[in-house]
Amino acid sequence: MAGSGKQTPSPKAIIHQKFGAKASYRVEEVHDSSQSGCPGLALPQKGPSLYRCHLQLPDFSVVSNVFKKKKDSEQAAAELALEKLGIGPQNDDLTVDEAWDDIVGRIKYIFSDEFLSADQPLGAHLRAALRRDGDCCGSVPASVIATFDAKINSRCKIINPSVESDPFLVISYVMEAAAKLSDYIVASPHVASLRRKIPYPSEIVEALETHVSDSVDSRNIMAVYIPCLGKEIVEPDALDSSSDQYYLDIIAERFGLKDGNQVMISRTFGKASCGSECRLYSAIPNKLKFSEYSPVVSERLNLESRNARASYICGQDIHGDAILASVGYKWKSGNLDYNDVTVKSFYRICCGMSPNGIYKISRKAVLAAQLPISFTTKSNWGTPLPREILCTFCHQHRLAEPIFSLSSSPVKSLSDIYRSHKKLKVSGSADTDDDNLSKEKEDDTPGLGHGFRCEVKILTKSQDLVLDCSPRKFYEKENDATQNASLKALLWFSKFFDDLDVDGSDSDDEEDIKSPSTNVFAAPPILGNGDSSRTKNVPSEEKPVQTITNGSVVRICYSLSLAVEPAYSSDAYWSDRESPGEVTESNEDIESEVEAEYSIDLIESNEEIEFEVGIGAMNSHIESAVTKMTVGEYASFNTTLPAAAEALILAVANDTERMRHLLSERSHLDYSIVLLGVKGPTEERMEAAFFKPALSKQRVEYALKHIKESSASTLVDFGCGSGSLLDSLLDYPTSLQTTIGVDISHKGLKHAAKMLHSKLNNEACNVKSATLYDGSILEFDSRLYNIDIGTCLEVIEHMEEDEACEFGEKVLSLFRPKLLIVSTPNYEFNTILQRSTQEEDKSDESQLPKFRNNDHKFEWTRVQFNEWAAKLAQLHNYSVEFSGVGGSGEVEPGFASQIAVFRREASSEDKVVEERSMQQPYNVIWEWKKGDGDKKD
Ligand SMILES: C[S@@+](CC[C@H](N)C(=O)[O-])C[C@H]1O[C@@H](n2cnc3c(N)ncnc32)[C@H](O)[C@@H]1O
Ligand SMILES: [Mg+2]
Repeated sequence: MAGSGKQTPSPKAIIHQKFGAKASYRVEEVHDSSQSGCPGLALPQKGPSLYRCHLQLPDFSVVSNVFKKKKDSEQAAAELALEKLGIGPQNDDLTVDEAWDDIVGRIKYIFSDEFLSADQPLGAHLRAALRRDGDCCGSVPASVIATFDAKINSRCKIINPSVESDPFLVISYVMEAAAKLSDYIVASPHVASLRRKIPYPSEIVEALETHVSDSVDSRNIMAVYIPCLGKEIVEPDALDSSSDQYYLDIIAERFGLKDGNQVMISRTFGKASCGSECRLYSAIPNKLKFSEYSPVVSERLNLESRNARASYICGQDIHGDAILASVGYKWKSGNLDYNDVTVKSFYRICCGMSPNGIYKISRKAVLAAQLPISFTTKSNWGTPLPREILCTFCHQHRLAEPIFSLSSSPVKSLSDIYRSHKKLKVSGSADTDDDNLSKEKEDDTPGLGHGFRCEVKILTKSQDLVLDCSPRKFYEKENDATQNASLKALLWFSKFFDDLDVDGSDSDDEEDIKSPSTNVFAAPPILGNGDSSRTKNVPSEEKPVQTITNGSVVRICYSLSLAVEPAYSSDAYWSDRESPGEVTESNEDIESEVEAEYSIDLIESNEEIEFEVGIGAMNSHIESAVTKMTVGEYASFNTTLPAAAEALILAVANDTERMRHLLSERSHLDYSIVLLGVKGPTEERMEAAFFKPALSKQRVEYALKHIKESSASTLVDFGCGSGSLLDSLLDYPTSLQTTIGVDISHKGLKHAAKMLHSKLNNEACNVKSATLYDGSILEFDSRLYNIDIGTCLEVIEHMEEDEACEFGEKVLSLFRPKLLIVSTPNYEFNTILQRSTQEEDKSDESQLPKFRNNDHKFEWTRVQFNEWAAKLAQLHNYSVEFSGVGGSGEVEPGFASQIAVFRREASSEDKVVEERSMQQPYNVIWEWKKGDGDKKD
C-alpha cells in the first residue's frame, strides 16, 4: 500500500487486540483432491500444498480461501472476521474528531525535514516538488497527498465513507486540515496545492539533489487518452519524459493546464488485466472550490462532466478528459518508473470489469469464449472456476471478498458420524490430511441422504449488502455447491454488466437472489463488452444436424480473422460462399479503393481449447459449427460483426489504428475451426440425469443384498477403481471380515486408500483386514483364491473384448470365488440415456456417441452378455442368473446395467493346484488390520 509512515496494524493484529487468546487459528493443508496424502500408501504421493485457515472466535468462525502461504491464509481469515464484525482493518475505531486530528498531524509530519528523505513515493514527490520551476517550486499538489498517503485516506474514510468513490472529497479534507496548519503550511485553495512555509534547511536539500531525477530515458511514456465525450475515440498518447520535469507537470501540459497542481490522480487499478498498475489523470474542474465542496457540488459535476469510460474502469468519479498511464515513483529508489499503456490495455481493462470479460480473458479467448450459463462438472469447466472469477470480480469492483456459507442437509449421515469420530481421535498437524479425506469421502458418497447448499453474500467494503444468492438446490459435493452459487451470482452481475438487463432474471431464480441495491455500480458505458450473440440466440438458418451432444467436451483449434472484402467483387473468393453483404461499386477515391483490397488480419487464435457443449461456453457461431463436425474436420465460415465485437477486437489487437480502419470498412469475422477431439458426456452425468438414486449406488446396493444373503466373510472387488464399493460397504453392518481391492490404476488405488483410511478405524465395523493390490485381474494371484464373494462392477467393458473373455475364464477357473457378480452396461439402453442428456434436441440418433464412456472398448447387448456368461458358467461348473439395476428387466430395453451372478456348484473341488499356489504377482500397496492401523508393504 502506498505510503504511510507507520504501517496500519494487520487484520491479525487487530483480532489479537480484540480477542487475545480467545481467537484460535487452525491452518489446514489442502492438497489437490486427487493428490492428497494417505499414511501407509506405498505409491508416490505428490501435489502442491495450499493452506486454508479456520479462525474460531467466541461467537462465530470463518474459513479463508486457499493460499500458497499459511501466513496469508491466517491474514485472510482475520480479514473475513473483521468484515463480519464490521471493522475495517484500517479504521481502528477512531472517532471523527480523532480522525481529523490524525490528518492534521500527518500533514504536518509529511512536511517535516525528516519526511523529505522518506523512502516512499510520497517522499519522492516532495523532493521532485523542490525541483519545480518558478511559482511551483516546493509546492505539492493536494491530489498527491490525497492519493499517496494511506493513513490520510483511511482517516478520510472515517469522516465520510463516500471518499471511496469521490477523490475530490479527500482533497477537500486535505485542504481543510492543512488550513489548520497555517503556521507551517501554505495551502492555496485555488490551485489545490500545499507548500511548506519555512524552506527546508539547505544542507538537507543539497544532500538530496544528487540522486533524484525524473527523466527516465529519452523515450516517451506511452499512455492512453480517454476523452470525456463517449463519441470520441480512445487514442494512444505519449508523455515526453526526456526532460527532468516533474511528471505531473508533463501530464498537465497534455490537458493544457498551467501545472501539475491542477491534475487529479486516481487510485491504482488494472493490474490483473493489463499487467501493470495504472492510474487515471484528469484535470481538476476549473471552477471547483474545495472549500465549498459538498455532495451537491459532486452531483452537479457528475451531470456536467463525468467521464463514463474512465470512471468505469477505476470505480471513482473521473471528470473531463482523462489520461491512462502507468507511471510513478518507485519505493526505495524514488526513481520514476513506468510501463507503456496501450489502447489495447484500455480495452482489456474494460473487458476485465465484467464477469463475462474476466472469463474471456482468463480463457485466453476474448472473442470466442463466453461465461457459461451452467456449471456441470469441474472437469468440464476448465479454469478458472466460478468461485475464482467471482473473487476477481469483487476485487475489481472494490467489493469485500465474497462470503460463502455452506450448509449440509439436516439428515446426519453415517459419514458425518465417522467424521466427528475421526476428529476426536486425531490431533496435531501431521494429520491435517484427515479433514480432506473425510471431505472427499463425503463428496464421493452420493445419495446417502447427504447434500450441500451454498449461500454467497457480496458486500461492499463498508458492509452494505449488494447481493445475497442462495440457490435452494443441494449438491452431493461441497465444491459443486460453492461453484454453482458463485456462478449464479456471476450470471446475475453479468446481466447488469454484460447485457444491461438486470430485470430479466429467470423467474425461478428470483427467490434465490436478493439484492437490496445495485447503485453501488454505475451503469457501464457502452463499450460492447458483452457478447450479445448469446442473449439474442442467433437462430440458425436450417435446423442443423447436431452430431455432438450436449454435455460432450470438445477440443478445437481455431482462428478468428477480421476480413475486409474487396471493393470490386470480381474476385472468385465469394463465389462459393454466401457473401456477408451486398457488394456495391465503390464511389470513393482511388486511395480508398486501394485500401479496400481484400485483407484478412488474424485477431485471435488458439491451438487447443476445450469446452463443454450446451452450456454456452463458446460464442454460439463456433458452438453450432463444431457440434455439426466430425473429429479431424476443418470448417470455415464468416459472420457479420456484432456491434459488441468492436471493443473485444480492440482488446486483442495490437494495432489499434489498423483495426479501427478495418472495422470502419465492410469487415466481417472469418472463423476457421478444426475439431481435434470429442469426449462424450460422462457416463456419470448421463446416468445421474436418469436415475435416482444414482446407478452406481444401485449397483452397490445390489452387491450388498448378496453379501447379506450369503453371510460372506471375504470379498474381492476386481477392478475396484477408487474404491466406491469397498467404501460404501463400510457404511452398513455386514458379515464381511476381509475386503480386498485390485486395480491397475494408481490414481484409483490412491483414492481408495485415502477413503478406506479415513473410515476403517471405526469400532462399529466388523472388517478385520482390508488390502489394496496393484495388479491386473487378467493375472492370477493365489492370495485371492477361493473367496466368498467376488465383484467386478463396470470393469470388463474397459478391456478389449478378448480380454474380457480371458478374465471370465481366469476368474472362474483359477480364482474360483463362491459367488461372482459381474456388471456391465446394457448397450440397448444407451438410446434412452442419451436422449435424457439431449433434452429437446431431436438430432439423428444414429450420430450419437456409440458408447457411454470414451474408455469403453465395447458394450454388449443382453444377448451378447448372456452368451458370454452362460458359456463360462457351463465350462467351469458354475450356475448363472441374470439381473440388473436401473430400469426393469421386464420392459424393453431391459436394465441399464446388466448383471450376471455366478454361483459355484457345491460339487466342484476347491483346492488350488499346487504349482499355482506360488503365484503372487500383485503388489500390496496399502494394507490395514484391525488394531494395527495402516501398514506399508
Ligand atoms: C469404470 S471403473 C469401475 C470401478 C469400480 N468397480 C466401480 O464400480 O466404481 C473400471 C476400472 O477397471 C479397472 N481396470 C481395467 N482393466 C483392468 C485390469 N486388467 N486389471 C485391473 N483393473 C482393471 C480400471 O483401472 C478402472 O479402475
Ligand atoms: Mg464403464
